[in-house]
Amino acid sequence: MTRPIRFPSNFLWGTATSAYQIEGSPLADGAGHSIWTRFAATPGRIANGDTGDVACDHYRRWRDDVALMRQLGMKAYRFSIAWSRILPQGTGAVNEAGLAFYDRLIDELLANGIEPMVTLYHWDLPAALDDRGGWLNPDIADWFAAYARIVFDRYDDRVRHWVTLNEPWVVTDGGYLHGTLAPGHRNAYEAPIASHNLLRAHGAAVQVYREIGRHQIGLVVNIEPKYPASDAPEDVAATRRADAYMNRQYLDPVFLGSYPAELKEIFGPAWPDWPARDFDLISQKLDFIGINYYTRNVCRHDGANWPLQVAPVRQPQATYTETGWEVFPQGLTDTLVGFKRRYGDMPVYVMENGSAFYDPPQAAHGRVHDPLRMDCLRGNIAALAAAIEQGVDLRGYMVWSLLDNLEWSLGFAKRFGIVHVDFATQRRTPKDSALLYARIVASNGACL
Ligand SMILES: N#[N+]C[C@@H]1[C@@H](O)[C@H](O)[C@@H](O)[C@@H]2O[C@H]12
Repeated sequence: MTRPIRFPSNFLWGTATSAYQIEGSPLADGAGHSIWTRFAATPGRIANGDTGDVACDHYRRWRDDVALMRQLGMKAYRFSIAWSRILPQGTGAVNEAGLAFYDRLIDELLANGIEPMVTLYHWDLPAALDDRGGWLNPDIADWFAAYARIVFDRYDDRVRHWVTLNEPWVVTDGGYLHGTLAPGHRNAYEAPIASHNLLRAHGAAVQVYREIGRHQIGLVVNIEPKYPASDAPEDVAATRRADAYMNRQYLDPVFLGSYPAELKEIFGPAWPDWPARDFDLISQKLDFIGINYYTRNVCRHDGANWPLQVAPVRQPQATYTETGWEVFPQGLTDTLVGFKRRYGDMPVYVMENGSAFYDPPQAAHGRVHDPLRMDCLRGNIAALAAAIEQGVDLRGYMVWSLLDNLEWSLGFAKRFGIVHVDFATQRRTPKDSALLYARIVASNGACL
């Protein structure tokens, strides 16, 4: 790119986290169990027996962590509210101590000039609701809407960007199809039902927001662009199935009012006939879309690979992260431009983007050198600029993640943070990537 990179003057540069991954103290002050406190307590579910019982101890260190964001010059901070801190049983009695914790966090962020961006649901369903069927029970749309109403009432005077759900695809694929995430089900008949109810709940929460909200609300989806390994018809068809299952399964019903036809092909008899009224609920108008981008996938047909019949093709010359993801910044540009082409022009935030690499032990002078993460960051920022140049209405970018944290079933070993966390001492140390990001933010994207 020859011309200097140009970002809008009010571009929201920030970082992202989620409650169960960083807070710790999941049952403190009246909070209830979630499906993740249960999952973590089940032997073998999380690597190395790691749990979110302490995590980054953010529930107690929140003020210092906000000071760290201020020190880095962050403009925004995306975090999630733990439903079971607010409603320990998922419905019914409200836990004032839980509401008060997020009051303090939001007020501290605002006092430090940092815009809070709040996610209502980042995977930690109250366990009591899972006992009532969880995302398989159609009533969950009402349960989620009631929770949303409580949170909107409490914080909408200070929070101007709301997200209903984080990555419904991961909730479904990990939690109900492959069983790798809480609640750990492996059932092709359950997965479409959970996915559909997630989208119904999203729509119900947006309806509530339109009644009482004053600002903006959106959905966050993970998008992984799919590229055929060859122009052979079976590879092209496999790529189309993969894109429909992971990407269009969520964006099409929300923005186009129907599911991609490929899903019936993929799930066969496990794919229900959904009532038309559900799509009126699901396709509530949004103020923005949030996109999480990490990598792309090069696809080939593989008849043995249930249920998609797709296999990934590794790219021999590419760099891969510790989570096995190809570093491919062009995919971020393609994703953002592709969204605009298929769904139209609307405000877009990249709500997560980052990389896990093994970080060497801290150097003697307390620095953490992470050149590979820095290279990823530079490449992805340049990819954002390319998307803006192609007319994408990009409003902000959140690095995943502020802190090294609990990478769900992978435990603490996979470090995505731009700030190193010594989990034995809870000491935070900004990595070289954090110092680079601080320069990028201070120069509004000019300094790469
Ligand atoms: N894996 N990985 C890193 C990151 C995960 O830590 C977030 O919680 C998810 O929203 C999304 O999957 C992305």
